[in-house]
Amino acid sequence: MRPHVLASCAVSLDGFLDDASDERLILSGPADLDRVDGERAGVDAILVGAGTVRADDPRLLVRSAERRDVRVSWRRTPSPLRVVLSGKPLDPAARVLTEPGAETVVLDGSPGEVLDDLAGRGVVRLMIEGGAGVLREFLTAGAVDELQLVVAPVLVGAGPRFTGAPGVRAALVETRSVGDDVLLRHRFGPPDDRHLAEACVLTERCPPSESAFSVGCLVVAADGAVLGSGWSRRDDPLDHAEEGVLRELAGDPRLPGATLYSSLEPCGQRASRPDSCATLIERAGIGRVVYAWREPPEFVARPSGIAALERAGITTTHLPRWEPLARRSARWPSAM
Ligand SMILES: NC(=O)C1=CN([C@@H]2O[C@H](COP(=O)(O)OP(=O)(O)OC[C@H]3O[C@@H](n4cnc5c(N)ncnc54)[C@H](OP(=O)(O)O)[C@@H]3O)[C@@H](O)[C@H]2O)C=CC1
Ligand SMILES: Nc1c(N[C@@H]2O[C@H](COP(=O)(O)O)[C@@H](O)[C@H]2O)[nH]c(=O)[nH]c1=O
Repeated sequence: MRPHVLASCAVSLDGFLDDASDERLILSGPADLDRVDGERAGVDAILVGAGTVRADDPRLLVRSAERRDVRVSWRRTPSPLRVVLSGKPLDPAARVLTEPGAETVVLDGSPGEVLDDLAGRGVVRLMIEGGAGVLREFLTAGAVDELQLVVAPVLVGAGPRFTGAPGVRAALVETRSVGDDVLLRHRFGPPDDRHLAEACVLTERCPPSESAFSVGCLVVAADGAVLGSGWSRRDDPLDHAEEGVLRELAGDPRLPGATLYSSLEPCGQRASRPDSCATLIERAGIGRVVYAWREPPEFVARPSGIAALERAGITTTHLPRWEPLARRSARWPSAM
């Protein structure tokens, strides 16, 4: 299964990724560089093109020691795999090849071939950090799931521009100020894939547990508006992802007819609470559930959530394309 692809870059107010000088230009302010470091810490591989290696000589490592330690506690390498796309030999002194801290692979191929190669190396979440050519190539190939575009409050006038394929529409997921910069987060693809991938990425926010899965979920109204999102143990150590968000949305008139997206099949039975998530979903009037991963018989001998939902007349849709993303952070390593 191809990795989930996050493309990340910073642009000036006039749409440039760099200026025309040979000096390296960092557009992001300190708060955004720290945010990007957090995104790096959450992926399995970071990819750039040879042009970025030649222009910026990046190290592509997780800078924060604390974030590296968290990765190690998840039994991951301290920094993600570094991937450089290049058709020509790279300067052997390039820091991405010489600086210790992560492995580096150099690949040459179409976006589809590169993604298949990385999937074979166990990469489930890939971050593309540039540059102009590689971002355009992957956006044009329809190979980007999420774009994080940061706009820095500066005019540059000339240099490489951020460009993509003509006429492709994205769906806005979030806008946020990060220091003096503005983050625009968009997703590409059909609505079910966009919402389910977003739910799967929410698993990363769950407080760890040795005895329960980490699950993310999203509730989306019939008109496409995202009503709420949740993740396991968000408000209470016993909470399932669905419980938190449905409690928050109780009484919302848009719930009947809404769709719930969950990284994992909702539970059909509960030991620690009176009602299963399937019952709560039915009671809320939700008409459809889309999920990525069928619950394995690990914590419950015979998972029964999908059967319970279908008995209640709720349509269920399984999108196994997102199963690796749903599973990636679903179990604390010592619980495996
Ligand atoms: N503001 C920001 O967030 C960022 C800005 N930048 C800026 O972007 C600029 C660099 O962009 P650009 O010059 O377009 O270079 P890129 O980093 O996009 O690299 C392009 C090169 O990558 C190689 N390449 C691309 N696709 C493939 C492929 N499918 N298979 C094999 N090799 C491939 C080719 O290298 P080869 O020649 O070896 O064949 C190509 O010339 C710099 O100015 C940099 O500062 C970069 C990252 C982030
Ligand atoms: N200039 C720029 C970015 N540039 C990206 O960061 C890489 C350098 O990372 P490091 O090796 O850690 O110094 C660089 O090569 C490019 O991929 N990123 C951003 O979020 N904002 C920015 O303004």
